[in-house]
Amino acid sequence: MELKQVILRHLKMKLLHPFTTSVGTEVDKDFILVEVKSKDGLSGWAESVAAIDPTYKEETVKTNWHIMSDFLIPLLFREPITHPDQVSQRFNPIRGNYMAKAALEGAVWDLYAREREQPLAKALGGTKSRIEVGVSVGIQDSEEELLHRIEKHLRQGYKRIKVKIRPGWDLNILEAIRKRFPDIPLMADANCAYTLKDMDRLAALDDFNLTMIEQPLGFDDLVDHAQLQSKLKTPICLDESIHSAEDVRKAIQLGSCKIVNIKIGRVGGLTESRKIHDLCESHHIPVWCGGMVEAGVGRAHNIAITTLPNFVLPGDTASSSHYWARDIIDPEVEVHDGIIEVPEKPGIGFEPNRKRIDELTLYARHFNPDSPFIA
Ligand SMILES: O=C(O)CCC(=O)c1ccccc1C(=O)O
Ligand SMILES: [Mg+2]
Repeated sequence: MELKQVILRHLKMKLLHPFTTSVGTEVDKDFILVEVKSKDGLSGWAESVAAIDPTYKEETVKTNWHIMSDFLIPLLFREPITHPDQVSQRFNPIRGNYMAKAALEGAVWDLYAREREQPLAKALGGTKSRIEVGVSVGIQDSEEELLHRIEKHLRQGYKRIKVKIRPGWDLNILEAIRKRFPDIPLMADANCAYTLKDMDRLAALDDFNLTMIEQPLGFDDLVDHAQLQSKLKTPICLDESIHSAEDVRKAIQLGSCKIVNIKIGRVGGLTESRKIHDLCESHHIPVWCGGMVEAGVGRAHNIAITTLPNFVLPGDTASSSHYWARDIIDPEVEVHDGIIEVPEKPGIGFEPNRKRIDELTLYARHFNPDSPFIA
């Protein structure tokens, strides 16, 4: 693959419903859409999951723009790429900045698959033709509103419900949910809202037959999670704490979790996601694909990685219409009875809609191999 051009676009999209977690509320989605163009005239696409503010992890739209423009894109242009696995190796001298790296690497993966006229899922070694998905329900204004939303999503057929919790919106709402829906597959995501001082409250979660509790403790912690897991029957799933297969190796060694949430952006790309998948599989640790309220291109990447065999738990990849009045891809992502049919077209299998993308673009920058880079 010889890259001719990289285009970064900053898009802003209105969410149909604000999304509230223990760290804040998202009303609009700002993100960077990456397009890489080859000399043969094909384009590969990916989204960065970095948000406008650094409340989930450190990265933001602006830090991504800087790191991509000044460091990562020049590395991409340095020499031709024969396989997308080389991209993460080439980015290795740059520390951290996982979401920025993942977005560029993902676009190269899409381009690679399109050049080979192969679905991205196949290029990654995926084996499933359909995947199961659940839905993530944010913190609501009232318990009644929460139950109403859950009921609607169950009627739509989603395979599991994930609710966001924080101190004061946890045992009370889980009790209400279990009273109304005693047997549904249910899990809770705390986004780091607790510490070991909350041990009694966290131990009480064992009463609700949850499939897992996601990231109850610190965003960079493995040690306290291990202590908590030793006291809980409910499996702990790590999200924020995991950036690499190396992190997973340490988490397994310490006993910090029994399940891993793989987000392509948080771990630096598809190549690392696959490494984590394989490591977990060899340790009989189930994985699933977490969501970052992606638009369609990011959603398509999530679908592709979820076709690997050890993605055995339903992911967060709900339908486009769950988030957006109109998504940026054609067709939009559809979910029927909690199932997505994996597209068979080349690359991500959905076409970015250039008209829609232009409407949503706040600004764009084109990079060529002879652009004036500062680094
Ligand atoms: O994509 C979705 O539907 C929501 C997924 C979600 O819960 C989430 C969204 C943004 C930031 C963090 C998280 C999380 O999983 O912790
Ligand atoms: Mg999470």
